[in-house]
Amino acid sequence: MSIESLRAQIDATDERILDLLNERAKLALAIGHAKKAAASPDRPAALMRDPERERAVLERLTNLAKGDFPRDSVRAVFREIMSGCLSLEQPLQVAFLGPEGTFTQMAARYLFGLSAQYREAATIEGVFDAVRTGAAALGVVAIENSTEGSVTLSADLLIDGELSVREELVLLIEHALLARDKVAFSSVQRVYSHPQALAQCRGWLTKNLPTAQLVQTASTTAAAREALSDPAGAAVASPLAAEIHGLSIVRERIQDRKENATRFIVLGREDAPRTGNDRTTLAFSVLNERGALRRVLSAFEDEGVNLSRLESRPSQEKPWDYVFLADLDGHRLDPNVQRAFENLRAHCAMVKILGSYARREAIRLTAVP
Ligand SMILES: O=C(O)C(=O)C[C@]1(C(=O)O)C=C[C@@H](O)C=C1
Repeated sequence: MSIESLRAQIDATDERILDLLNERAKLALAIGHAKKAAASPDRPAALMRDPERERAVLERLTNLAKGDFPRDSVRAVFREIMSGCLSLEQPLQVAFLGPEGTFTQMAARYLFGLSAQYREAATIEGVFDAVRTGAAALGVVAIENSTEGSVTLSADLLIDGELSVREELVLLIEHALLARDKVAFSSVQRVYSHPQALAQCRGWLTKNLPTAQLVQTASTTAAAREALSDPAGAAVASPLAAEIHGLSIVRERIQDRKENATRFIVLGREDAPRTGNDRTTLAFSVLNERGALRRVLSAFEDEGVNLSRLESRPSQEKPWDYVFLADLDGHRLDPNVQRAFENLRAHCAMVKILGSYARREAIRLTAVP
């Protein structure tokens, strides 16, 4: 068959897809109206978005994807379809820690698609403030990195604030070497990046660019900007930064530890319903007496609740007082978790549940979302 006639068939197929998209948009709009009608003053339809439904739709369709169309692309396409459908009714406002091109933006785009309205915040406090004041419905910040540990500012603002963790996303972070053109290594004299990104690629840089000067920048995005104006410069940043700044990817996956993951959380004004495979984040402070922490840990153990993370943060109220930040497997509405909390309260000066949300596996982004 000729290319012309194959293209004619593609055109006809595209038109059918478009018709189906319009049909789908009408259905999504009808759901939006039904949600508005069901809203009450104490439960405003602030979040028309239903992350659990989106997740179920994406999971169902990627499992169904057995044809020639790539599975990852099925997810990406339907992510955008839902993002577009949602924006018809009420564009979702999402705050994220900028600048553009950072891994946080990649996480946000993966979760919410291109039709969400993104508000770039200059600081982690800015993200929390945007959600607290209602300027954004949701906010995305990093909470921990598998190499560097906790993002302490996010942890402290979460402990002391009134926002909840609504979702999590663990991204396997991959760094790339970016430059203005696909330059030869020998012509790179300076490599720009954020100190953490440089540290995560130190071995690779020493081996492949032993004579290049390493120049620290405030963010990987700032590094990309430097590389753009320096013909003998390159940046360590995400592939997304290459797209945003019009840089070429000289080499992908240059981080020394292949399993370098960052965990992001989505902040909201309420947490998520139970799915059966959930995680709960909480803060507590123990009484200053012998065995207090052990009794707290027993409260979880007695109910068969697994703690997946426990770290202590200095209390904001009194020097040398500590608050523990913990993640546990289960939802705050699970009966054993509820019993563990009751027990916990008997042994703690303070217990604060910071949100229950669906657990997610770590993912590697194979394409810029
Ligand atoms: O099912 C819903 O609740 C919808 O609003 C429809 C829809 C979709 O496009 O499939 C859109 C937004 C929601 O976040 C989830 C799903």
